[in-house]
Amino acid sequence: MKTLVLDAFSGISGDMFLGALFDLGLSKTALEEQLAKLKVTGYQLLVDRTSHSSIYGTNFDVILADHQVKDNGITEHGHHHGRSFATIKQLIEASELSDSIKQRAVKLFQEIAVAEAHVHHQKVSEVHFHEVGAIDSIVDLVGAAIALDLMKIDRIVVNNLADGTGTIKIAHGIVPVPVPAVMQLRVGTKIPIHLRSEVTTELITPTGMALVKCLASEFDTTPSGILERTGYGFGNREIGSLNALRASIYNTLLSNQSVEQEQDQVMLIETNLDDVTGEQLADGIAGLIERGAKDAWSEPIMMKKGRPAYKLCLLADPAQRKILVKYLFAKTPAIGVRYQLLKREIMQRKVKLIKTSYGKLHVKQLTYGEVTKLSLEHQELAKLATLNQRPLVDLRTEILAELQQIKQKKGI
Ligand SMILES: O=C([S-])c1cc(C(=O)S)c[n+]([C@@H]2O[C@H](COP(=O)(O)O)[C@@H](O)[C@H]2O)c1
Ligand code: NI
Repeated sequence: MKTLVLDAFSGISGDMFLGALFDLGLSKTALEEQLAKLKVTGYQLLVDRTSHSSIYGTNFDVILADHQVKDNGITEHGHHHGRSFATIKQLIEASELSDSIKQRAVKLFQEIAVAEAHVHHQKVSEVHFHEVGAIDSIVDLVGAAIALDLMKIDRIVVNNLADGTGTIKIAHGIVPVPVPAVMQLRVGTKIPIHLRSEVTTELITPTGMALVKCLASEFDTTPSGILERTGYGFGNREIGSLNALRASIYNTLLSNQSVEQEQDQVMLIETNLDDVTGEQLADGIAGLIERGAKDAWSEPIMMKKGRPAYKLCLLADPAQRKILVKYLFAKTPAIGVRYQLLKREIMQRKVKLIKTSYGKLHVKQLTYGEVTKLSLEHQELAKLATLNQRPLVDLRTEILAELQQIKQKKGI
């Protein structure tokens, strides 16, 4: 499970987002190959690793060709006057990008279109993107959807989201900061934004706000797991302090990597719910696991007054108790929880990335005295089963057999 944490202390724009992902190792060639599926030409990606305030990070920009830009037979001369939301949606949907990338990219444009339609009193399908519709915005938004897919990001958390204050001049004239499209994108959300009074310019662009609104599942929290990498995507405006989006990747699969002791302590947290819906229960369990619970499940119970109900249970590192209890109170009807510290006997565990003839996957080697066994990650196995077009059960048996051979020949 990979969580991308965006530390947006100087806001966010499309360029800052991609710059930060390049700084984390996103491949320019892989992004270009995917973007080529849009059949839009006349631009180049500028990815420049450089320093600001002695901090190294990446400047990202989309450089447009001066005279002619062609996409799907449409030719523009000199200036890039934009397109309607309907045209951009068509362009994305007609491409050979994967369905999940298309859906994410269209959703991002749609959010901006809905906000712009409201601000300018237009129909959504007729929203004519000006700056937003230029090629660089298509590259920023579709590029963001592609990049998250390439980097296999499962979850995004946004921390310290900040905007400036004052006014700026845009194509519409002089507008207040946060700019009208950003304010409209915030409507109906509780996304926390801190306004920096000492910065009298725009820090969050409509593209940046759409990325936050559509992609972030949580705000102002630090995920459990190992911090694998951190990087910076620079902003263009001079703001008197570091103008960068910091992006970090936390890996919760790797956090389980090595367990050397055979006993430890684990916290069991439980709550009885007689008014929870099936959807809330399933989402709650998934959310607890995403936030670092070692396991989470529900048990059918009978409560007072003959009420059929559920007990929602989870096991977690005791240090995670506050975060997980807060989540239970926020996302389920729970108004009280019980917890107890339990002793556990556990198998010692080593996780290694192993190359098999079906592809690479993480293998857990488990030992307890003389007892040993291997365990595979179900999600990785499911992906390999799809890739190799093999039934999952058969693939598990075949991979385990191959791993035994590798173990006998050279050890794992
Ligand atoms: O082009 C339009 S309609 C536009 C609207 C607004 C409103 O807030 S309304 C703001 N802007 C400004 O354009 C630049 C580029 O924004 P991107 O999201 O395309 O990076 C930025 O300064 C916006 O505030 C444009
Ligand atoms: Ni506008």
